[in-house]
Parts: sequence; C-alpha cells; structure tokens
Amino acid sequence: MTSQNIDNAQVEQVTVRSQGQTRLVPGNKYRPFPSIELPERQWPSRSITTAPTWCSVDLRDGNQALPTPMSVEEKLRMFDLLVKVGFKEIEIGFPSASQIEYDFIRRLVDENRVPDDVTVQVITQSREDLIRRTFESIRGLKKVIVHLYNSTSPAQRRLVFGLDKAGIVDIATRGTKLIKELVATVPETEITLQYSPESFALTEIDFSLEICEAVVDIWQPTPTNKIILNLPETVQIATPNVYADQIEWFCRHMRDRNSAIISLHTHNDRGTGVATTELGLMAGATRVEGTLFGNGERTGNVDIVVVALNMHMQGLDSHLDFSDLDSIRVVYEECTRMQVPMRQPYAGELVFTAFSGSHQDAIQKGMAAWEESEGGIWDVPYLPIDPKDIGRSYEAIIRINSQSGKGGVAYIMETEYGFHLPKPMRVEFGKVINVLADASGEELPPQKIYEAFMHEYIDRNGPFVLEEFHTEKVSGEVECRAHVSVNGAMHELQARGNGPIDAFVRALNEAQLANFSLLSYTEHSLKHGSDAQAIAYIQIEATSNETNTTSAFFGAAIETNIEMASIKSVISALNRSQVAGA
Ligand SMILES: CC(=O)SCCNC(=O)CCNC(=O)[C@H](O)C(C)(C)COP(=O)(O)OP(=O)(O)OC[C@H]1O[C@@H](n2cnc3c(N)ncnc32)[C@H](O)[C@@H]1OP(=O)(O)O
Ligand SMILES: CC(C)C(=O)C(=O)O
Repeated sequence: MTSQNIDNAQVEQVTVRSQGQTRLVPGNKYRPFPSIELPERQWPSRSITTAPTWCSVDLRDGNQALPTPMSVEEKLRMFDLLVKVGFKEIEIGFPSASQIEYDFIRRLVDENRVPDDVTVQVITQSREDLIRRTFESIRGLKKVIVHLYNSTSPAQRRLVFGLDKAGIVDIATRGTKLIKELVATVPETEITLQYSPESFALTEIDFSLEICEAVVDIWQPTPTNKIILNLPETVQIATPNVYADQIEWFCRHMRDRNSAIISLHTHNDRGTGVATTELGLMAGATRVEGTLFGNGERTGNVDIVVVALNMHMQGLDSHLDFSDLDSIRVVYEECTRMQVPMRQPYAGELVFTAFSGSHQDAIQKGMAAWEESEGGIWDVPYLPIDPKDIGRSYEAIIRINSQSGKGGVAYIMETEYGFHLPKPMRVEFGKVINVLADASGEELPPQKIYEAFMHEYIDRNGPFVLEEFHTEKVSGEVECRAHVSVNGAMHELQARGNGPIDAFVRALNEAQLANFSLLSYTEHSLKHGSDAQAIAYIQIEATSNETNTTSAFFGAAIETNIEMASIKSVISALNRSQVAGA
C-alpha cells in the first residue's frame, strides 16, 4: 500500500437520471481502500478460542465523545461498575485534558479505590507539558499503563502536523524518551508503556511497523516486561478483512514479537466494529479496547458487551460478568446520558422478543423442548442465547399484536397465568385475540389477553344459566338433577350417564334445550394450596336447528370443585354456540 495524494485530484460526482428520478453517484470523490499484500493469510481459517485482555476505554474515548462529559462522581460510579464487570485494565482518562480528569484520578488514589488486580491506563499526546502533567496525576498508583499516541496516516501527517514520516517518528520517539525518563519520578508505580500509532488502519503498513519499532527500540521491552502496541482502526474505512490483514501482517513482520502485546482499538463508522475486532483477534491480537454498549467518538467504539457475549454464545468464558445486563445499562445510561437502542444486540429491550406468529410458534416449541431436556444444549429457534444468562426474564420473549399467532397467545396464557389450553382451543382463542389486536392496532399486554379469555369463556352469563346441580350413583351409573334457566325460563332436568358430564349432556338434549354432543374434555388445577382452583375445557359439537349444520365450540369454567368446573364448562360452550347462532 502506498500513500495517496488527493490534492490535485479532479473530483467528479455524477448525477444519474433514471425512471424520472435523479440520484447522486459518488464518481471519483471516494476511493476504494487498497488491500494488503499477504500471501497465505492465516486468520480466515482460525477461530477465537480464548478471551482477550479487555481494556475499557469508557472513561476516556467514551467520555471524550459525550455532549456533557461525566463529572467526577459519575466517573467514580462508572469506574466501580467497570471493576464489578471484571475489567482488569481500565483507561481512566486524559489527565492533562482538564481539572475534572485530573481530580478524578486523584480521588481514585486518595480513596484507594483501585483494586490490586486492576491496572489503570492514562492517555497523553506526545507533548512534554502534557506528559509531565500525566506523571503528576498518577503518583501513588501501584500499576499504570501510560498510553502515548500520535497520528500517523498520510492525511494527518500532511494536514495536522505538516511533517514528513521522519518528523512523525520523531514525535513518537521524543515522547517515549521523556516517559522513560519520568518513570524514575514515580518509584512506587509499575509503568507499562502503550504506544498507539493513531489512525493505524489508514497508515501505510510498513510505516506503522517502522514507527512502532522506533518506539520499541527506545523503550526496550522484554518478554516479561512487554510493551503494548495498540493498533487502532481510528476511523473505519474498509471491510473487516482488510484490518485483519493489517494485524496479521504486523504480527508476522515485527521484530521481537514476544516482547509486545498486540492490542485492537476499533470504531464503528461502517457499522462493523464487532466484526473487525473479532477478525483482528483471529489475526493474532490478544487485547481489545472498547466500551460498554459502544459509546465513543462518532458511531462509537466497539461494543465490548457484544464481543464478550458473542464469545459466551460460542461456549467461551469471556471473563466479564454481564449476568445482570439491565443494571449495567441503568448505570451506563445515568452516567453518560446516552440511551441503549431497542435493537442493540443483547442489551436492547426488544432483542429477545418475538411479535410474529411463526417465530412465536417456533420459540414456544423450542423452549418446551429445552425445558424437557433439563439443562441440555441451548437450541431454541430465534433466541441465540438464553435470555436468563444476562438476567432477562422469559416474560418478554413473546408479545402479542396483530402479527402474532395462536402459539404466542397460548404461551402467554401458560407462562403468565398457568392455563394449558388444549391444542384445538388455541386455534379458536387465537382468532379471538387476532380480531382484538387488529381492532386496536396496538400491542396487547398479557392482562388484556387474560381479560379477553375471561370475557369469552368464563364470564358468560346467558342465555343458559346453571342454577342447581346434584349427582348420585344409581345402579353403576351417575344420575344428575339440575335446574337450568334459558333466557330466564327455568327447566328441571334429570338423566343418567356414565359420568356427571355425560348425564348432564343427555339431560339437556332429552329436554330439547340444546342439540349437541361432547367432542373432548380436559382439566387441570390452577393454583396449589387451600384456595386451589381447577379449570375445565370442553369442546362440543352443536347442531343448528335452522340450518341443520354442525359446528364445534369450546367452553371453559373455573371452580374449586372439579365436577362443577366441568358442568359449567358445558354451559360456557353452549352459551358461545348460541351467540354464534348454532
Ligand atoms: C483518536 C483519539 O481519540 S485521540 C484522543 C483525543 N482526545 C482528546 O483530544 C480529548 C482531550 N484533549 C484535550 O483536552 C486537548 O486537545 C489537549 C489538552 C490534549 C490539547 O489541547 P490544546 O493544545 O489546547 O489543543 P489541540 O488539541 O487543538 O492541540 C493541537 C496541537 O497538538 C498537536 N498534536 C495533536 N496530537 C498530538 C499528539 N498525539 N502528539 C503531539 N502533538 C499532537 C497538533 O499537531 C496541534 O499542533 P499545532 O498547535 O502546532 O497545530
Ligand atoms: C488514541 C487512539 C487509540 C484512539 O483513541 C483511536 O485511534 O481511536
């Protein structure tokens, strides 16, 4: 790859007219990013097998991108959160940037808030006054990574620094020399140097190597006292494979590879921060800088929550704890004043929710199979991880609107209210809910679905009303006596059958109050304990007196006495058949 000069380029954008519309095409305003010459690249056939060292840059790169940067108190709260999540390296700020940044670091020192197993990192430009101020800020800390950066890309060399390559190398090496000198001023502190050739991904790869090796030559790292070479994709300008090639090329060509930790720092301008980081790990890096939920400059830094949970879903221990992601999100939103979008991977409110019928059906079947497997391999369609792993409940997995189907409605009735609707009844009740959802045009919360069930099946009070019901055993059969009013007219019924339901069905038919037969019957208890109730579901086939056609109807009833629930479910089904005109 060579540097390109656009100064004199003749830029032409082209306007295209097609089918009555005008469209701007880029013409030669932009250039494709050149690829890296890397014969027999290895990364495409590798996979990620261990967690990298994670470094949170929430308190630096995240903070510097906020409209209102965090206060000292907010930074302290965020720091405690990052420690709790399990970060062992945390970039705590840019101490020479502002008094708040400086004071925050002093609070960490004065209040002894940095755990022994956590190393803090501070960033500085390669300018003498800023480096000296940085060293003043870290006095009293046990372990510190001093992070020196300067930008190296052709555009930044030309536009920001007005320097050639040698001048840019000189900025880096002068800074390194000064840091080396200042180590003696903090004897109680173990210093690691991190050097970032900022805009690495946009820099000629051989120049990136040259400047890093110039820094290495001064710092003199060893395999037991390594330097961190952080190779940032400061601005994302190419597909993720290009960054992976750059990382693998760098790892292959650098001298003394064992004395350096190769670190990734990616942004998300093209929306591929996670992919770029994952390929960078496959290409040989062992450390990742990023932020919670991807806060950071412009479109953000890479979202470490996603990279870590992507590992989790492959069965890898990420060493970070996101088992209560909602609480982490609350602290993040309060400290940064940013919001996690509803579709954010893992953390978004809607990412484990299905509204659509076919997804709900598959999820319901998958969940049932997984529960039966008692801890088997997670293989639930449409749910890449178990929401419970990150502290989410199963309640929101299925939500109902007009796109939903019977499976989803049955899932809500079962998980929220303990009603195991018989399979054919799901079809019938699913249609009831679909009509309601269509009419409202909105989501139907579980309470509304429950109310619709009660209204449709349980709370019907006519035209049939059961006033009295008794049974007794007579010569091996059950004899029932009942008082049933129909549209207010009272009828006394009596019949025998092989059980109470059979006797009651016969009594109604013999008295010519209805013309129907029993198709199916199920029951189950609803609650346990002294106020235990049972629900009975019955399906009848009713014949219309007018048209002599038959139709099937479900009825349901809830009672403490299961016999009474079954008899009332017959009445419920009859009442529904009357409304439908059977
Ligand atoms: C990609 C990244 O995220 S890098 C981190 C960026 N973060 C921040 O900038 C947040 C904190 N920064 C600040 O508070 C301020 O920018 C400070 C305190 C660091 C510096 O402030 P100032 O000197 O007032 O201003 P400013 O940042 O504009 O300085 C630009 C000068 O620094 C030079 N410069 C920029 N980066 C570097 C560097 N890494 N090393 C040495 N010099 C640098 C520029 O060439 C420019 O020089 P010039 O004045 O001769 O043209
Ligand atoms: C200083 C570097 C690492 C940086 O923040 C970037 O390149 O985005």
